[in-house]
Amino acid sequence: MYKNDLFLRAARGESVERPPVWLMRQAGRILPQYRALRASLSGFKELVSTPDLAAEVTVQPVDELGVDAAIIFSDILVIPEALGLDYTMVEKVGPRFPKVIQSSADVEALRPAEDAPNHLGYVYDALDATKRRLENRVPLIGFAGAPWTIFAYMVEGGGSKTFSKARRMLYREPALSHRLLERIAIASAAYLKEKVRHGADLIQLFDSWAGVLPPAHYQEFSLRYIDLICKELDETPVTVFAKDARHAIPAIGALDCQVVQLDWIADVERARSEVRGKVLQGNLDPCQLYAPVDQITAATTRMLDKFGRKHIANLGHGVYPDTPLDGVKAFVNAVKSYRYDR
Ligand SMILES: Cc1c2[nH]c(c1CCC(=O)O)Cc1[nH]c(c(CCC(=O)O)c1C)Cc1[nH]c(c(CCC(=O)O)c1C)Cc1[nH]c(c(C)c1CCC(=O)O)C2
Repeated sequence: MYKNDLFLRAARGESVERPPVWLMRQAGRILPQYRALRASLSGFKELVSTPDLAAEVTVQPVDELGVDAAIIFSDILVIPEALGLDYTMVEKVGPRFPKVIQSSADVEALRPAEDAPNHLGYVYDALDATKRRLENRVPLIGFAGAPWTIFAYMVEGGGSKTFSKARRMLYREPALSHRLLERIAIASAAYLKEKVRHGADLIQLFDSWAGVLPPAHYQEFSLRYIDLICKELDETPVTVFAKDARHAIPAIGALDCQVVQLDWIADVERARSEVRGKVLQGNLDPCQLYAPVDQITAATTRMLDKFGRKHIANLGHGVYPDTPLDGVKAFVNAVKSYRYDR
């Protein structure tokens, strides 16, 4: 079905000749084509909500870098927006929610979970347009934030070092917290199923703020809802990324998911022993790509040796926007010239 299906074969745990490679945040400011298009627009949200432009940007890294998968250009924050909580993307600051969730009345005022996915037609249109432009060259990844990370933005109102307002709610209003998390999870599962119907081949769940929760809270307020989404997506492979939550790796390994993404702090050998039979994705330090090209090549090869088979090459978090393009290409090319049977 695809001219290059290495990524999907590897995600299914099949034997492949080399690991596939892509980068989280590959569609973005590292590419001059992206910066040029972005500069001609009113802002990030215009790009996200215009299907043809989102598709163009999604395909740019496939053309420019030769990665083995595309990831749909969008954002995790489209879910709170579809639930009725608008955000603005402030240049050099990040997302801001003018209204936040503080009470039971705020939760009840949101759109019903079942209705939210109907407000995301522009994402499905972007997937359709991307599939046309890709012409079956590589598979397409769909994604969403994990419910806890979305909850954190909806309660906190933006980024935060501690997410103390969001965590406070878990202690003060556990039942209300569960109601909101459940609403996010049900909306996200329906949204992701629709993405699959529009051609997403694999779904990645980003739990970017997993690391602020103590283990017991992670179990109760995050994993439970990731599990719900994985079960809803039964036939589709899922990748779970719980950033900065190394305690959670064994539990994620036990979920109904196929791939576990590791951050750059995670120890590969330890993760291997904790996650049996699953595919691991990651985990080069994004800052490694600021090094000279020969060092990037050597470090990438060392990483691939360490992971061995059942691995999808990636960074340990999204590529930083000011990473030199030559560094990104050195990483991709080092993976593409690697062979397991050397
Ligand atoms: C936490 C989170 C967000 N968004 C996302 C996460 C989870 C991954 C992670 O932990 O980084 C996920 C995301 N956001 C974006 C993608 C696109 C696909 C890809 O290439 O990976 C993906 C997968 C585009 C984007 N999302 C955003 C940009 C930059 C906007 C611009 O071009 O001006 C892009 C390309 C904006 C965004 N979106 C978000 C923040 C905090 C910011 C501001 C910080 C920043 O600028 O990077 C929320």
